[in-house]
Amino acid sequence: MMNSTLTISRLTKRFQGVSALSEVSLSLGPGMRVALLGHNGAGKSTMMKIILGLIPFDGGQVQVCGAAPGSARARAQVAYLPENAAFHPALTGEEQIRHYLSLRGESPRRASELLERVGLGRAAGRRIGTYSKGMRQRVGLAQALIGRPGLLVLDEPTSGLDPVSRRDFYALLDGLAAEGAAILLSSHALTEVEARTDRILILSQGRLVAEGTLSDLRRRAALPVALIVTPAPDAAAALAAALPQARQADDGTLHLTCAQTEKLALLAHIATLGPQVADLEVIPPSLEDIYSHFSRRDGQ
Ligand SMILES: Nc1ncnc2c1ncn2[C@@H]1O[C@H](COP(=O)(O)OP(=O)(O)OP(=O)(O)O)[C@@H](O)[C@H]1O
Repeated sequence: MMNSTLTISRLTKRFQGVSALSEVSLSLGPGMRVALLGHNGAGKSTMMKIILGLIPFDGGQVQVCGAAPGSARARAQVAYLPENAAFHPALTGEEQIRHYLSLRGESPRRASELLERVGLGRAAGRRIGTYSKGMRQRVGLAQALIGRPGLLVLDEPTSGLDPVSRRDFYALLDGLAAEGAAILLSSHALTEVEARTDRILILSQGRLVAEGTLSDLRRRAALPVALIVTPAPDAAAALAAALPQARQADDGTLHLTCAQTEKLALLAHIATLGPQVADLEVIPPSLEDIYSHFSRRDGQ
């Protein structure tokens, strides 16, 4: 495919007869942020290892920046951040990044600029042993940025980070994507990828069972929409009678569900109840609901 940073076509991988990936196809263009979701054992790490050229595959094709995975050309373009990036605790952030720059044949002087970029400018002179987990992940990201990679492969990059560190981390990724880097990240934190990625891929038992934007997946899953209606003071009984299908919660609100296709008709009906309604909330299916819909295991 033209202008594709990563192209995977009908990729198959078996481990001693166990099928880890079956006929997986996908493509990632420059600047795309893609989340790879799946249960434990779904095949996410296997796919990342194949993209990085660390393990061979049995069938299909993989092109990384136009080259074979693991080739010198592909390696020069791909950066990888493992889930728990480990560094020498006695080195400072600056020393560690200078070291990696020298290994890659680049000027160690770029270390400060890279650390500044990931928000570690002020901590650059401190030993990594004193860094928080979020700061260590940033050192990992600074390392991944060496050589301006076209593709970033991030294995659960935000696991163990607090909400503010997560937000900062995604803001950094947004900046990199805006500069043209394609980003493939795996995550179990569904609600955060919901807002921070362009496309979602769901792997289940080695098969790509869903792919698209969240609204694509939402439409395809066709899960029910929930509505919460708050009665006006003294109107609870009348409202409950007008909405017999609703369940009354302990706080007095009325909870309803309906198919996507019936939503507008139900809203129109509630609108006719006028002053009996104090408030109305429409809650679309969450990414968790959509994820479980697509990744149901056999027999569940
Ligand atoms: N080296 C190996 N030898 C044998 N089987 C393997 C090997 N590596 C992975 N597998 C199997 O391949 C399947 C996919 O594993 P993989 O590690 O890719 O899943 P994952 O989606 O990354 O899971 P997790 O979320 O737990 O990291 C699993 O059934 C796993 O047991």
